[in-house]
Amino acid sequence: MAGQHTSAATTTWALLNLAANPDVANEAHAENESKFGRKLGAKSFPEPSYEDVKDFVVLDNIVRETLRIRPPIIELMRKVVKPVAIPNTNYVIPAGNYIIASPIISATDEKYYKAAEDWVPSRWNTAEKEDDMDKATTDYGFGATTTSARSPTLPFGAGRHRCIGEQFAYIQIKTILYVLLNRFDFSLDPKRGMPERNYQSMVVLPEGPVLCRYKRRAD
Ligand code: HEM
Repeated sequence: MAGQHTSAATTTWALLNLAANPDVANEAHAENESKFGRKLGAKSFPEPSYEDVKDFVVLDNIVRETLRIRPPIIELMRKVVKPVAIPNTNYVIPAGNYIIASPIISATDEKYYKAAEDWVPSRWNTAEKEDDMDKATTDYGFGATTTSARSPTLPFGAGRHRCIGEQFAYIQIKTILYVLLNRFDFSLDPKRGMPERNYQSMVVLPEGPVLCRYKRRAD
């Protein structure tokens, strides 16, 4: 399941948020137009190169922000191999137990992000990204990934077993969004609005069925 359901869930949440925020979709269009030097329409958009996709800043922010408030995986499990003392308490977790970390708590905490529950991709343009504490990177042969556990946002986990697919996921999801956004304008069904989260599946999906309207863009 690694790399399928997680990427599909992230793409779905990104599209739903774009449908609810057409101004952000317009920012992506403006970036494409300035990059390719012309207005892009349903049929007339170029196939982007790998470098082009890496350079799409607005799409990058959209994926990053979607992963902040709608990380597909909200529980990271670890087996305790040595007793772990909880800082500033008398508690010690004995070896042999399992612990679960849920970074969505810090990722949606006002202590770290203003309007923390709101989907605001442009927040990643500002100093908040520069202040990101998760700077240490390691390359296990799949592209450099951050491994530190100190960032408040950890949609790909942390440490030795953190996700190896981050770079691939960004390229894949940004490419899908690029194609869909150029072909269609999306909007939410006003009667239903943004769906709630369904916590009953391992990967957190929208509570369905979800109605999202799409209209072919002009050329
Ligand atoms: C948005 C997309 C994705 C998200 C949010 C995601 C998230 C995660 C998370 C939270 C973990 C567990 C990390 C931990 O326990 O610290 C994980 C593990 C893993 N992911 Fe992903 N993932 C994504 C896409 C991918 C892709 C595209 C691939 C492969 C092409 C992939 C391959 C893996 C593998 C192999 C592991 C297990 C690593 C290990 O245990 O050493 N993931 N992922």
